[in-house]
Amino acid sequence: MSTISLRNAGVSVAVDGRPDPKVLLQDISLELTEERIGVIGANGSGKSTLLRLLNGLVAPTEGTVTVNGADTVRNVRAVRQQVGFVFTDPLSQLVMPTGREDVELSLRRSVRHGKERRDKTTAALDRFGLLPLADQSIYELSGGERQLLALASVLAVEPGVLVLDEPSTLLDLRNRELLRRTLAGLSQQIVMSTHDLELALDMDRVLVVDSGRIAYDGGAAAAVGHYRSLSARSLSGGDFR
Ligand SMILES: Nc1ncnc2c1ncn2[C@@H]1O[C@H](COP(=O)(O)OP(=O)(O)OP(=O)(O)O)[C@@H](O)[C@H]1O
Repeated sequence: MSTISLRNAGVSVAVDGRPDPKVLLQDISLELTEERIGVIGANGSGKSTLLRLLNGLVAPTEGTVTVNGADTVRNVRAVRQQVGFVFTDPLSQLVMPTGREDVELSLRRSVRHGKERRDKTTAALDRFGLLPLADQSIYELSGGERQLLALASVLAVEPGVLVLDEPSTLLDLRNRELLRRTLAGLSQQIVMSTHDLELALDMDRVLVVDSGRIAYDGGAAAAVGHYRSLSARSLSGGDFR
């Protein structure tokens, strides 16, 4: 397994009209070595920002983040080769007109030989039942089909670490189960944010993010319990009055 290390990592951004920077994450120190790591927490708590730190999509403004020793700022290329990132919104990621072309583009660096690349593309699409849709415009696919395609495209290059930002939001029951089984069968280390607490319960370790901090870090059942009580407290504290 890979080792992802965050040392006193924080992210702050300047926001128009605010005198001080907005703090999105603060003082995060973690050593991520488990196979299956979940990230849960309320809307806007900082989950996506935390995931984006892991492959250098967001640079820490405090502290450091490394993947197997490679710094996500100084050595972003080495980090990106190891860490595949699947966005919540597949259209942020799919850049080619069709699924087949998108997967082939993903493979262009790692598989030089044309026939081998085409075969690998077919296998990657077939894994998610996407072959019948391979040559259709990505804009004609349903949201769930696009979400599976984005995952297929990232998985095709077999990254050592797979970071998934809410991968099941658009999926129906059948495809959610397909995703669940596929994730269970992967050899990759997985770091996944989700609002789907059943998916979170499949993880070996779960981080609960609250207002930019790690509020809980431990086993899945206890982490989900902690998150539920945080949410209940926030409701009874009248946050929405
Ligand atoms: N570039 C940015 N500039 C200003 N604020 C930002 C920026 N990126 C994120 N934020 C804010 O940081 C906070 C955390 O956002 P983030 O997307 O990490 O939350 P999240 O936990 O993934 O939320 P959700 O569950 O709704 O997807 C939010 O309040 C968001 O508006």
